[in-house]
Order: sequence, then structure tokens, then C-alpha cells
Amino acid sequence: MSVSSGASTYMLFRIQKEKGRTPLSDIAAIIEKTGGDIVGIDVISSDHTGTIHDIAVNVFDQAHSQLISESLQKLDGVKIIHVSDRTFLAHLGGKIEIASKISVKNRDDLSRVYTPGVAGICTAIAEQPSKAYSLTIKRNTIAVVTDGTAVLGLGDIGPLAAMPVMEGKAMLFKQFADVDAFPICLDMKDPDEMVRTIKALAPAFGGINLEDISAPRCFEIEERLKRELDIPVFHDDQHGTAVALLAGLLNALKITGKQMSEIKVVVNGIGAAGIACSKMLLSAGVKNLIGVDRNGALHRNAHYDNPYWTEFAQITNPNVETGNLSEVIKNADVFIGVSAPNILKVDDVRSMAKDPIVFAMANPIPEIDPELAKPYVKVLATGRSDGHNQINNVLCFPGIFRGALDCRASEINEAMKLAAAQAIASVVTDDELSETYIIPSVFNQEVVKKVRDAVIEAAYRTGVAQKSMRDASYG
Ligand SMILES: NC(=O)C1=CN([C@@H]2O[C@H](COP(=O)(O)OP(=O)(O)OC[C@H]3O[C@@H](n4cnc5c(N)ncnc54)[C@H](O)[C@@H]3O)[C@@H](O)[C@H]2O)C=CC1
Ligand SMILES: CC(=O)C(=O)O
Ligand SMILES: [Mg+2]
Repeated sequence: MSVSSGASTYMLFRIQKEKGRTPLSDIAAIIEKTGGDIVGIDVISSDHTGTIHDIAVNVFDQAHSQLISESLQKLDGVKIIHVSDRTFLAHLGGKIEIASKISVKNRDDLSRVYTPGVAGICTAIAEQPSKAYSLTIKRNTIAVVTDGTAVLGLGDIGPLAAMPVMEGKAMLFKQFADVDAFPICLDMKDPDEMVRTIKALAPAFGGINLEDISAPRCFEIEERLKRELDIPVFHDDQHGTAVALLAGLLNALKITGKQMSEIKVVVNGIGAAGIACSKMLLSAGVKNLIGVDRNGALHRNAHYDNPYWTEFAQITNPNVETGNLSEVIKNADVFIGVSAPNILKVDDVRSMAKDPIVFAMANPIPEIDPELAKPYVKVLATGRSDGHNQINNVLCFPGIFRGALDCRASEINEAMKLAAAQAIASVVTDDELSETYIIPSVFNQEVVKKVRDAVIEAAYRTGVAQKSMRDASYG
């Protein structure tokens, strides 16, 4: 399973063809001869020396694409400039844009949306800051903020390389929940500087979605921002993941007939997602939960420099089990992976209790190849979009922020997260529930609706909603 696998068999070959050498018909014939299906040929540019063409070809897989490239390279006067797949093409020029709600056609329009008209609006907000919610984009706009230090499972690849993920999150906010979100990739790592910077950016936004910030820095950054800002701050990799995970587990346990309080759960990867998922499971009633990281199981008799691990070890692993993943996974009912690719072995799965549940959620490559795990598990889920049972925070963040914005919640609290998890789980009815359908698709329109309503209800119940119920179109 490769990082780019599973997206498409459509490839675009950009080639430079020198004038008077191999004719285009021969180039097409070579592609067809390898089994490539040409679906389009475009001329990109042409001059007295030759022509640049884009040739769109349906291929079987990467190896087939490579074969076509090698065949083309052998042709006289033909040079391959680059080969792109559909995933790369979808990213050309980025994935989102800003659009105006009003068109400015004449001076009259201009003087209303810009100076001098806009000055009166600015003054109104200066006199009464809450008017920013009705007169600017603040009420519907979220900052998706990263420093690029824990991007998916790719690690610290930096803020620039993190952009495609943040644009993707922004896109999903808009598509699924009509929330306007903007990617902000900060070139800094110091938590103090990050807190200061995010606070300085906050006036333009109705909420802050922290993304892919490495642990343990992410905990301090989120805690401080929550304390110091009056808008919701939500670290997606912690809480969005935990919400989606709990939703999946609530339904998976219905299939295996086991109770939260009785199961043994092993969480592999005690970083941002792992700590939040564990805490959510503990508050949902799990008693025997063991966290495992690179050096094996975390337990209360060990010393950790990381204070979050010290706290974690105190509240988990009641039987003080020690050893590596293969040792502590024996007789576990549930494996939760939020760590690294391919670290769970088939023998580990086989050593689990009857009807094991395996949620291998590392992205883009899960802890175990689903094909290897399938014969030995009762319920299997991954974080990926190309298989069944996708447990991914995209099930949570659009709806939870939709709800928080609609009732103008000052924070996203535990009750709102629990309500979101139950709402996601409830989308799958008992009649529909099966091993391969424990969690609704992100495309199921019920998800955002149910999460929004449940989150708003919990926000009013816990006193963090700042809008009247009527204005929030709720209740
Ligand atoms: N499906 C989903 O919705 C989500 C999946 N994830 C995935 O979970 C993984 C972790 O993400 P974060 O918690 O944000 O990163 P993080 O960097 O905060 O934590 C990762 C943890 O995994 C540990 N780890 C790495 N290799 C390990 C190994 N071989 N064995 C045991 N532990 C190991 C690290 O030491 C670290 O403590 C990533 O692959 C990410 O893509 C994260 C958030 C959401
Ligand atoms: C899904 C997500 O947020 C992650 O893998 O980091
Ligand atoms: Mg993430």
C-alpha cells in the first residue's frame, strides 16, 4: 500500500516532441500497444522547434504508467516533461479560493462595500464589538492552523508542505457544513510564539481548528488558547479523532456484544490523537486501557519526562502490564492505532480475544494492511477514504463547528464532544449495522445535521451557547 495508491488510474503525460522526428500517430500507437487507453490529447504550445502535448491516458497502475514512460522515452525526439496522476492534477493551483458575495459593478456599489460606506460599519463594530458577528465574516469563518510538525503520519514536514492537508480541511468544512475555513500554516515551533500569533489572528475568526501540531506541544498550545480566547479552540487530531473513534466503537461493540466496562483496549501511539482517544474512552466507561508507544506499554511505575505521559500512566493500565505491543495486545478486545504504518502484525491480531475489533487509523498508511487483518478480525476500520468503515475526524469537525458557530458557543466542551460521538453513531440504525458498516459515510448528509443539533443542545445544556435559542434556529 503506497502513499499515493488507490486514487486513480488516470495519468497525464506531458511530452515535448521535436519537429520532423517521431510523428504523433506513432506516439499514440506506442501508448495503445502497451494497453494504455488514450482519452485525450491537447496541444499545450507549439513553435518552429516542436510541440508540447498533454496526453491523458487510462492506465492499470503505477507500473503500467512507468512502462508507458519508458516506451515513450525511447522514441526519437520525444522527451517526457512530467507525468501527473489525478491526485496531483486535483491540486494544481490549490483546492480552494475566496469568492465575493456581492459584485461591485459601479461607483455606487464601490462606495457601499468599500470607502466611504465601509467606515460606518467599522465605527459600529468599534462601538459594539459583538457586531463583528453580524457585519463581517467572523461568524462563519474558522482558521485551520498548523505548524506542520505532525502532518498526517508524515511527521514534521514543515508548514509549506502541510498546506495541501489544511486546504483539504478547509474544503471539507465548506462542502459538508458550509463553514468558511482558511488554512494558516505558521513557520514557527515555539509554543509561546504560536499562542501569541494565533491570538493575534483570532479577531477575524469565529473559531480555531488546530491541526497536525505535534505532541506534547499541542496540549499546551490548545489549553492556553482555550483559556485566553473567547471563541472555540479545538485540536482536531485530539478531539475530532476521539469523537469519531468513540462513535465507531459504540457501534462495533453492539456487534460483538461486549460492554465498554469489560473490554481490554490497547491504544498504540500516545501522541495527540492517542491521548485524546484514550481519555474519551475512559469517560465512556472503559476501565482496562493500555497505551503503547515506541518503547512499549506506558505504566505508573515508569518515569517519563513528558508530563502528559506521567498523567496518562496514572489513569490507564490498571494491571500495570509491561512489554511491547505484541506482549500487551494478548487477549485485548480492541486495538486502536494512531501511530505509524504497518506496526501491527497478523500474529498480534491472532493473539487478541475472541471477535477482535481493530481500528488501524494511522494516515495515510494504517498500522496493518486491511487485507492481511481481515481474516482474523470481527470489525476492521481505517482512517482512509478508500475502504469501508472510515473512522476519520472529518466525521466530526464540520458538524461540531457548525453547531458551535450556530449557537455562538464560547468553547467546545466534553458534553458537546460526547453528544457529537453519539450523534455520529446514531446515524447507523440497528437494522443497518454490520461488520462493514459501523460508521456512516462522510457523505451521509445526516451526519452534519445530527452532530450540529446534538452539539447545540449540549452547548445550551452546559451554558456555553451565547446566542438565544431562537436565533440559533434550534429547539
Ligand atoms: N483517522 C483519523 O481521523 C486520524 C488519524 N491520525 C493518525 O494518527 C497518527 C498519529 O497522529 P498524531 O497523534 O496527530 O501524531 P503525534 O505525532 O502526536 O503522535 C504519534 C505518536 O505515535 C508514536 N509512534 C510512532 N511510531 C510508533 C510505533 N512504531 N509504535 C508505537 N508508537 C509510535 C509517536 O511516538 C507518538 O507518540 C498519524 O498517522 C495520523 O495520520 C491522527 C488524527 C486523526
Ligand atoms: C485525519 C487527520 O487529521 C490526520 O490523519 O492527521
Ligand atoms: Mg490531522
